[in-house]
Amino acid sequence: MTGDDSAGENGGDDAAVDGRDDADEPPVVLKLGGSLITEKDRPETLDDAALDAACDAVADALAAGGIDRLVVVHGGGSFGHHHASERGVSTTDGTRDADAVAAVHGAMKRLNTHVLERLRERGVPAVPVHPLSLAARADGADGGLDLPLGSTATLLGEGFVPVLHGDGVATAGDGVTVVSGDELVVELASGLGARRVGVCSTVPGVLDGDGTVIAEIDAFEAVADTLGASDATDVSGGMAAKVRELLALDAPAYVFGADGLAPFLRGEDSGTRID
Ligand SMILES: Nc1ncnc2c1ncn2[C@@H]1O[C@H](COP(=O)(O)OP(=O)(O)OP(=O)(O)O)[C@@H](O)[C@H]1O
Ligand SMILES: C=C(C)CCOP(=O)(O)O
Repeated sequence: MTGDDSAGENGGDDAAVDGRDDADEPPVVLKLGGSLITEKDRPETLDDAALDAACDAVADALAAGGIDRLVVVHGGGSFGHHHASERGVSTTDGTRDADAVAAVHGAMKRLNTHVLERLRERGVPAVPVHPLSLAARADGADGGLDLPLGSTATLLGEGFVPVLHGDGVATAGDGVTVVSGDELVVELASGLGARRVGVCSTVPGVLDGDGTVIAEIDAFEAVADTLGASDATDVSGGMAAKVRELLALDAPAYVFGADGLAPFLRGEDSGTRID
């Protein structure tokens, strides 16, 4: 995975981890949006071409040696969101029905298994980290997210690529709510001291009112109207929340589409820079 011990040499089932000597290298955190890697309108359906292209880009970047440590997060797309909405579970509405929790978590684990397999096929030493088993909202659905990072940090130190995903999360007073991949990205980036953060989705960046990609955002007020003006309320709220949270990070963050993934992983500016 480093320049000398390329993950690209570890093909097929032989994805392996080499000795590490860069214990303090800050990681790159990358989110693969659920709307990118799945067909959002068809329950539990992958977008095979998009997922393959994204995994190719990750494998190529690790093999090229520009990134020593990488954490991947993926969203729910037509896996988690489908089951969550069927059961009435969201980031704010919890459930105490164990079958509902199993349905949402099970779907996310199936998607996670697909992502892991495709990364490992390309020699990326990807391993799962399931947030339901780790995280909590100890102060209820309106409170913050507590995400212990010991396992992710240790896996990184041992040369793995941890792959987390949107999931169910234990929530005091509300049973189990949904934790989004975006929330996980923010916790991981701040807790691990990420050097760069990338959010890869179906849009080429944060768009202004004319549909043009905004090159750089350094204050929420400057784009609040644009984000608020987007058509679907929940989705525009999602992009607004993404931007607001990414602005709060120390590390530069980028929002980009499929074509922006390879440039981002090469260390170039890509899509919209949020800093
Ligand atoms: N100003 C904006 N610029 C760009 N996208 C916007 C804007 N306002 C709203 N959006 C919407 O935000 C979406 C991207 O965020 P969304 O959270 O839906 O994607 P994702 O992270 O790929 O999916 P998932 O939540 O399943 O992981 C775009 O598809 C677009 O419809
Ligand atoms: C719906 C579930 C379980 C995951 C949501 O994660 P997101 O797609 O990143 O918002």
